[in-house]
Amino acid sequence: MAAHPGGLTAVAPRPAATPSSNGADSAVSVRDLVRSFGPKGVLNGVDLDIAPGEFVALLGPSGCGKSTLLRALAGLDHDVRGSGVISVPDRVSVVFQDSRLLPWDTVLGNVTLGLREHDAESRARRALAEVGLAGREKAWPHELSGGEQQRVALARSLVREPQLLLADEPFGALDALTRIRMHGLLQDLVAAHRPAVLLVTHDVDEAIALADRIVVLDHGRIATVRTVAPEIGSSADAAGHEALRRDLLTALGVEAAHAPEPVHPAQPAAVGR
Ligand SMILES: Nc1ncnc2c1ncn2[C@@H]1O[C@H](COP(=O)(O)OP(=O)(O)OP(=O)(O)O)[C@@H](O)[C@H]1O
Repeated sequence: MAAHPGGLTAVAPRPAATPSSNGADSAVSVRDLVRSFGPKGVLNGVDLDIAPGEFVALLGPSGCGKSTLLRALAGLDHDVRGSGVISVPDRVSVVFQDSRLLPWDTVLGNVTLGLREHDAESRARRALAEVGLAGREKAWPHELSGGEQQRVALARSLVREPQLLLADEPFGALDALTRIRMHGLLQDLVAAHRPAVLLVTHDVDEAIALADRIVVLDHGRIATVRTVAPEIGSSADAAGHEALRRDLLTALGVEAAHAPEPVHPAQPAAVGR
């Protein structure tokens, strides 16, 4: 395996995961999930399966319940009224838009936090090298850029070898160029560790570039499901990419003419990292 200049490990493109439909072989299985805040229904019967190793992006208009669904999968919604059946693997990691690093601990301390294994430190150092931060172990979070802080958050998640990675707009606060670099990094990390992934994003192009499958939440239910062929995700099929983009924008209730121009170059993963 060749190493990228940033310390990333180059890996072969992963084969497309097979989405499961019956829940039996799923990493994630959600059945008839209902959530409401007071009288307000937010999730009105969500059904979703994610296969082991599958990358699913979750799109939907602001306030439609994407984070509510992710928090339910993360077990972070104990105080919320609702019903339904959720099955997730034992090891689940969550990454948020804000890196949520502890400001009073070093980069290494943040990554090893809560790990009890005797080799925690060496594993954390390896994870930091994987995200391109070898040599920054003793830095404090405030000494890092926003992109570097998100790299630490990814290292902290992946050092636990999650079977499911939940990511809630992890790149939403980053500038366009850093975001593209982070896409490449995430693709490499996911290819190497192969967790199932649920990525919440507002960015249709991000969803197409990263996901095996895209689901759109509307009125509290999964309203649209699209599989992303590898040649569309990589933009090798530019016409297919544009057709899927328009299709998703329509599902989101946005006319393509009013949508922002894509910030992604034709092949995001090929941009120098
Ligand atoms: N703790 C809470 N108490 C009351 N209402 C809440 C709470 N959390 C979320 N909501 C409401 O539930 C709805 C769904 O919120 P959620 O954060 O899941 O949406 P979202 O699709 O992730 O939105 P965005 O894309 O803007 O982040 C919103 O109307 C929100 O105001």
